[in-house]
Amino acid sequence: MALRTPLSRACLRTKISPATSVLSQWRRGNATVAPPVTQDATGSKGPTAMVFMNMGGPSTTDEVGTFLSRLFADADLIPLGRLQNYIGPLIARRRTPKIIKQYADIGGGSPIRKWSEHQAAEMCKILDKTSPETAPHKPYVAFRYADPLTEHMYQRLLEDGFGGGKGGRAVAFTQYPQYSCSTTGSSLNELWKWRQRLEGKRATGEVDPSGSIQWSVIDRWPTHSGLVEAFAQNIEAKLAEYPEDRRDNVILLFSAHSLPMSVVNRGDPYPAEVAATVWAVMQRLGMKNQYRLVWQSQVGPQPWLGAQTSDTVKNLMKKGNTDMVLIPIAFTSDHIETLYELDKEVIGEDAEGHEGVKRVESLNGSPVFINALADLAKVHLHSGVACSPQMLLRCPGCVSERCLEQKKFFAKQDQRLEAV
Ligand SMILES: C=CC1=C(C)c2cc3[nH]c(cc4nc(cc5[nH]c(cc1n2)c(C)c5CCC(=O)O)C(CCC(=O)O)=C4C)c(C)c3C=C
Ligand code: FES
Ligand SMILES: [Fe+2]
Repeated sequence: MALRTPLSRACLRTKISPATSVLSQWRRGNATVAPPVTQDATGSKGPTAMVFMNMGGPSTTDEVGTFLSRLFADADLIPLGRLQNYIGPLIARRRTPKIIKQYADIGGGSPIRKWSEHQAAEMCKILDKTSPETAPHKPYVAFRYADPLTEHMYQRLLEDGFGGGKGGRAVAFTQYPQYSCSTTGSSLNELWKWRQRLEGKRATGEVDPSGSIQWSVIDRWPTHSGLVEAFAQNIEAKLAEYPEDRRDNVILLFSAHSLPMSVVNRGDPYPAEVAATVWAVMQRLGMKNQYRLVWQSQVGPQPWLGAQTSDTVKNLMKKGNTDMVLIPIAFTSDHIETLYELDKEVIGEDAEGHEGVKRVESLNGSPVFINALADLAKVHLHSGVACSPQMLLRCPGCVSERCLEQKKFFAKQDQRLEAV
C-alpha cells in the first residue's frame, strides 16, 4: 500500500531515554585503539560518524563510463521501468565519449571528491571543539555513482567499529542544500538498501536494533544563515570586480540543475527549496540587483523545468544586458556543470566571452561555508531528532516502494536517539 501521509510526528520529539550504547572500541584501519574520549571520562557519547552524501563524479576520464552506467541504472533519478537494466547501459555507453571530452576539458576529472573529503574533514575538526559531547567526529564520504560508493562507506563504518552489535551513531548529512527525491532521496534509498544488506539478517533483512548503527539525517538546509552568508560573500566579491557605476545594474542569474517536468509534477520539493535559497540570499544582499532563478543541464528529449540558463543569457545579451553574474546555487563545490557548462559553454560560447558576464566562485573551501556545515551538524546532533518532519511526507505522486520503506526506517530511528 502506498503511503501518502506523514508517517509519524516522531521525528519532532526530543527523547530522554537511557544512554544508548557507546562504542567500546575505536578502530582506525586495522589498528584497534582505545576510544579517544569515553562517556565515563568526559560525558562524550562519541565517536560519531559524519557521512557526507552526494552524487560524486568521475575523478579521471577512465571512470566516466562506470559513473554514467551507475547513474542511468538509478531508477530514483531516471526511471526507465522494466527496461532499466537494458536501456540504462545503452544510453550510458552512447553518452560516454561526449562526456569524457567534457571532463578532459576541465582538467581530466570532477573535483567533487577532493572538495567533499576536505569539507567533511574540516567540519569534523570544528565539531570536535564545538560539540565535545559527541566527539570525536569521524568524516566519511558516500557517493551515489562514484567512489567511495555508499556500500564501501558502510563497510568502512562497520570495520571502524560502528554497528556490528556495538551500536554507535552515524549522521547522514546530505550535501545537496535543497531536497530532491532524485538526489538526496536516491542517496537515502541507497543507504537504507545497504543497511538492510549489511546489517540485516540474511533471510529477512530484519535488523537487530540494539547493536546496529543509529542513523539520523540532515536532509535539507536551503536557508541556513551560514549557507546564505557564504553565497552572499562570494557574490559580493564578484560584484566588486565591476566598476562602481555599473555594479548595481548587474543582473544576478541564479542557476540550478533543472528537473524533468514529470518530477516537478510529482510534487518534488526541490524547485521550491531552491527558490527559498535564492530569496534568502537576495534578502541578505538587500535586494539591490535584479535577479532571476534559471535552470541548467537538462538531459534527453522530455520537457524540463525552465527557463534555461543558456537561453536566458543569450536573450539578455540580445537585449543589450551584457553585465550579469551566474551563481550556481544548488551545489556546494565545482563540477562539470560549473566548470564546463557555465564557464565554457554559457560564458565562453553563448556570451562569446564578454567581459561583463562572470561566474561566482563555488563554495568549495570557503571557511564561512565549512563553519555553516559545522553549525548545522552541531544543532542536529543536539536535537535528538532523526530527520526533519518534512522528510517523512512523500510526494503526492510517489508510487515508489523504496521511498516508503526508507522513510519508515528513518522514522523508527527516532526512537533510538536521545538529546545530547
Ligand atoms: C542539485 C543537483 C542536481 C539535480 C537536482 C540533478 C538531477 C538530475 N540529473 C540528471 C541527469 C544527469 N546529471 C548528471 C550530472 C550531474 N548532475 C548534477 C547535479 C544534479 N542532478 C551534477 C553536479 C552533475 C555532475 C557531476 C560532476 O561533474 O561531478 C549527468 C551526467 C553528465 C551528463 O551525462 O550530462 C546526468 C545524465 C537527471 C535525469 C536529474 C533529475 C531527475
Ligand atoms: S518520489 Fe518523492 S517521496 Fe517518492
Ligand atoms: Fe544531474
